[in-house]
Amino acid sequence: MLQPTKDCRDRKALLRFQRHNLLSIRCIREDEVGFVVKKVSEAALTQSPVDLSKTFFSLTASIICRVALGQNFHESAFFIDQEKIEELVTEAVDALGAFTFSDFFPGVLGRFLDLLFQRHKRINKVFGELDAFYQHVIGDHLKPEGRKDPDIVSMMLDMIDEQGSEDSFKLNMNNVKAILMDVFLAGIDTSAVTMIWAMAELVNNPRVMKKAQENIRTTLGVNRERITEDDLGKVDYLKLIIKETFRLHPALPFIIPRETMSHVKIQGYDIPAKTQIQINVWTIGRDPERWTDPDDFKPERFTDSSVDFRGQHFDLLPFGSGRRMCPAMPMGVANVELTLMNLLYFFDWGLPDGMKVGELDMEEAGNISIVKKVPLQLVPVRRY
Ligand code: HEM
Repeated sequence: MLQPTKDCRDRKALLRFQRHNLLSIRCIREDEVGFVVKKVSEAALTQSPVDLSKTFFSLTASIICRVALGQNFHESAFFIDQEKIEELVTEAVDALGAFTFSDFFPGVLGRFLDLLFQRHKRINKVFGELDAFYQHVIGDHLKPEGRKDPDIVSMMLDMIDEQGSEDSFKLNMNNVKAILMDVFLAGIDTSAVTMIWAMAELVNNPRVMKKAQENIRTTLGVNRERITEDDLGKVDYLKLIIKETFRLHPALPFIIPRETMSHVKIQGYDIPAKTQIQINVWTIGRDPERWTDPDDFKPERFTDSSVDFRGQHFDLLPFGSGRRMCPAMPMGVANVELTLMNLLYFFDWGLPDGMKVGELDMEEAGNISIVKKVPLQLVPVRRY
């Protein structure tokens, strides 16, 4: 059975896909965000609350299923439905973040205790189901006519077909499954979680919400029918809002653990070789020694600031840093920016059930990624 791997060959294949298929990802994303606008417009007709937590998870799952598998759930049925895929991904992320003894007692003792208390039972079960899912998808792509769309699976199978016997780097079926595992586990909830927190902070901070909407509507002009990727990057205030959301709500509070290759001394502390290092970007983002009023949502703090999230400023690391930083940062940022721009241009947003500003429950939950514990329900009013 496939275990999660972190092989740099997987990473190279993903980067190759990113460079060559940005255009097709753009069409998919515009299409899927268009479906969300349509669905929210229907709710606006009856002034019904929309579960934005669910909406954003389904949106990012749809984008990933189309980009990775070529599967469009709006057009055709599949052997597994989209909700089941979302359920498997959520369970896998939870199981990966659950307590194991070997995290604290590396070596034989930890492994023995995990075996004794069956700590890996849950993870093995869900990874087994995901493995069967990937196997089925690969099988479909190997059939004649199975590779008509330029999706990630087709691209990797083409790479396998093209490789020669002399090539030093060879992709195999386990690499294909490992990349799918990476894309599904890292690509769905990270963008969704960021959008949920951004909308929650905006509705909790009406001044920022109003300024954002005015900025977007003035910049893009009135009565537009569609907001597309040509509009990305045009609204400076939205960029500040996204940065501020990354600071207060990094999707992954701890980036992927690192291991020291040799003895190092940091601020007077001796760290021996082969020590696992956990980097808590959530705490760094709220550190009062680095940020003024760290708990307040103030996008203006980034006006005229050179601090950004591309891994060079260690005060703000929502995508990590260095060789293992997120390889899909442009895709993640575009998902968030395009969706927020559409939702803030076309709709005004209110709290449901007579709830007042400041009463929204902002409690966090989760282990690997931090989600909003209570789903975000908001009432839309269509503006254009
Ligand atoms: C706003 C959206 C996103 C955020 C905040 C985010 C954040 C992160 C972070 C913090 C890491 C760990 C980096 C490190 O330890 O230095 C990571 C890794 C990764 N992300 Fe993203 N990500 C996002 C979107 C995506 C998307 C859309 C995909 C795929 C389509 C993706 C694929 C990956 C992969 C494959 C890795 C593992 C890289 C490795 O192990 O070398 N991410 N991401």
